[in-house]
Amino acid sequence: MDSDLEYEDAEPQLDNEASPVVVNDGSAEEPAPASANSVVQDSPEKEQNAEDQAAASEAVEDVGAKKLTEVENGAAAPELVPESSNDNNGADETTGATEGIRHGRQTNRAFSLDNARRKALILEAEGKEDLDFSCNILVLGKIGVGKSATINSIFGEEKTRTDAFNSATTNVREIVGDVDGVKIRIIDTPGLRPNVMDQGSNRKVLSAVKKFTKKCPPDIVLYVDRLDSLSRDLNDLPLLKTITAVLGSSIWFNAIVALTHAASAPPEGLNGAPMTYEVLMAQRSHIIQQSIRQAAGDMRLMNPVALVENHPSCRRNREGQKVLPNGQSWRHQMLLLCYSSKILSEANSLLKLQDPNPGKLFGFRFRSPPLPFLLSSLLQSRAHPKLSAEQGGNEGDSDIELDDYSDVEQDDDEEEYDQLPPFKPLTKAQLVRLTKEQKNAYFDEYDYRVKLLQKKQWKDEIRRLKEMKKRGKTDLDDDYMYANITGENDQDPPPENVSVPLPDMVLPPSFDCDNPTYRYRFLEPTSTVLARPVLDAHGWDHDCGYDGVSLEETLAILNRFPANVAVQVTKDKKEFSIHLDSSIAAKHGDNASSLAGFDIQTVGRQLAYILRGETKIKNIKKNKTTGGFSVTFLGDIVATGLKVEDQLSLGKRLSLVASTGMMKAQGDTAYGANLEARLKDKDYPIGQSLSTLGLSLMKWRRDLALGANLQSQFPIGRGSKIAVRLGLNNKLSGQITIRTSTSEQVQIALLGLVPVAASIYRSFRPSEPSFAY
Ligand SMILES: Nc1nc2c(ncn2[C@@H]2O[C@H](COP(=O)(O)OP(=O)(O)OP(=O)(O)O)[C@@H](O)[C@H]2O)c(=O)[nH]1
Repeated sequence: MDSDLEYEDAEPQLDNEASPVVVNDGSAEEPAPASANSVVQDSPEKEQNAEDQAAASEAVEDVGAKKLTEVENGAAAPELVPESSNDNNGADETTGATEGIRHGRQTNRAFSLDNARRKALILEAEGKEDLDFSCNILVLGKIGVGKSATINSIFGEEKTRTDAFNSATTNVREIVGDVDGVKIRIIDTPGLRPNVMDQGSNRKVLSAVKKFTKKCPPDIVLYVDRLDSLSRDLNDLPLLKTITAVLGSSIWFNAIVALTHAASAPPEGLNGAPMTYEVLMAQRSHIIQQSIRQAAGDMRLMNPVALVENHPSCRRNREGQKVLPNGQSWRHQMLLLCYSSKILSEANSLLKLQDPNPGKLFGFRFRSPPLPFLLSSLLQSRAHPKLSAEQGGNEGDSDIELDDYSDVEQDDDEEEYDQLPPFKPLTKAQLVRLTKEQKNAYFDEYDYRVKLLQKKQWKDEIRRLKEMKKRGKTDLDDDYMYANITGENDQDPPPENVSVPLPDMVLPPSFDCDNPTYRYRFLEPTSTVLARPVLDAHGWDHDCGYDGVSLEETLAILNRFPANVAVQVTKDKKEFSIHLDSSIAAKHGDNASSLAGFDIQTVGRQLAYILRGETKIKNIKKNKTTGGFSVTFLGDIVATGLKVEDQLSLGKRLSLVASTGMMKAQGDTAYGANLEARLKDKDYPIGQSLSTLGLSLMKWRRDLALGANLQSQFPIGRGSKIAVRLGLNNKLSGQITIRTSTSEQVQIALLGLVPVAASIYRSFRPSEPSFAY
């Protein structure tokens, strides 16, 4: 291993996906699943951890070698006479080794226990100076699990009383002794109770433990439980949470789980047959480790597990040491684990790793702010909130965009619909009697007229809004009321806000009668707050899948400033996430508007608080320029970002949006740029065809992510539509999706049977090459 540890320069890899918008879940620990719209960032922490752990292992090899052998060989002094000499004492050696790692002096050497033992034998045979190594161990655990018995086993003599029926340890006490030349100080504690109701008394015990540990801080925490208790769920979580609440979550960073009764016959499993030893051990270890992770609130913790058997008639090896059913001497292994953990912890603090929790042992931390994720969210183009018609605004695109339709009045085909000859729709019975050509001609005429009517209605609406804008809403309303009263009303009444039922939820790809989507429909909301359940699309089969709720509200603050608040909260057994998006806008004359926003987002396991602001100015008729900034507070990290965006309309159909920006935190900077071109139907939104091409570029540290994304939807014939989506990135991975929907061609729906038929065929002929659908 090359131990040139430049922690600040850890180089996380950007893994790219084609995308105009670079998205990341922001977790520095858990990379987000890649999607067509995402650039996923590998965890810098993963690489860092591996490097740190390996580096620290080397420190242990050097420093711990001597003690490891003492433990392995009992107190017996080896007969070897050394050729080399080393006068360093333990502390100097620890410092030297760890300093060596820090300055990159370590050479490539594989860690091996044999090497360590050999080196330790030499050092011991020298025998000039003892290492003066000691270890303070705090023993915690439920009542009667074998804490005191384990302590007695460690010392090899009865140092503390055990009791099979009553609580044997009633107060916190210290037991000191010498184990194979190592000074061990153990803090024995009264047993804790797992019931929720007993947490008050646990708290008292733990407060006493806390007082004691202030005087004598433990190097290692031994959390004792029984291997043979058949608990499959997280029953002990209340107890573990109480321990965390009183002693702090750092108590778990140097904790080792000790499982007693390790030589007992495994109990019966759920199916009535006895479990195998390995299954039992894996199951118990997993449950306890998982509970500790939850209690500590750190899902990366992986506390080592040591097996213990205290029964006096436990099988022994030739050296007289108690052994487990697998033949291993558990006491040496457990002590080895304790000593190496302590040394590793010391090495860690000497290396001064960037660790917010000093002394943290089993999960080295390195937090790097997810700059690409923050930058991509800053670069997203945002529509400024508008006042709705009821709020005194002119509904829809009120501030600048209305002018985009300035040519509405000059359109030649404006009156086309009114000039059409009368048309009488045919009944079904009449339609049946038509020939195929007549039918086609009839439907062509019908579609043409529908399109012209929609166009006319849309233009009327635009004209009305422009009129309102010109004269002010109140004037218009007064005129309208006056006209009504005097009977001179020759205008259409302003269309009322038609309430539209909420669209149905996305249906799952295959039918499942348990899925609530098939059973419930949403009612139209009557209040201004729009509340909807959020479906988790990646849920389990037959799972309800609704783990979240989203709320949206549009407000007019002081009747002048339009504001939007949208919050989505998702919570399941394991995770909680919140996404709040709030903005308020203010107009400056006709050609500029500003927006201020406050967002809260779950990034990894932290909450990010984002303050942002931007101003949009319409500098020439078809061009809008936006300048914006954001300040993100993520734990103790503050990331600041800037962006510039330009929106340009080229004719009626083509629009371009280009944005560029940077995000900075802790001396680290990410740069990004997005370009989006949008080609609309001539009659958009009446005509539905729309194509979007997006390009994105993100540079962070030495990684460059480039993505391209093309989306296009267009109608074919009367009742069919095709949507194509294509994504590609600079690592040449991507995705193509083609979606066709039709209300006419049954034969297209039948194409869906092809994959089914193919998979049936494959199940009969497994040797045939397979195809991916
Ligand atoms: N067979 C077997 N029995 C054990 C083992 N460890 C402890 N025991 C027995 O379990 C009973 C309780 O052990 P203790 O050491 O008193 O348990 P404790 O956790 O210290 O109990 P409190 O101090 O009361 O909380 C005693 O009868 C021990 O002999 C083990 O590994 N195997």
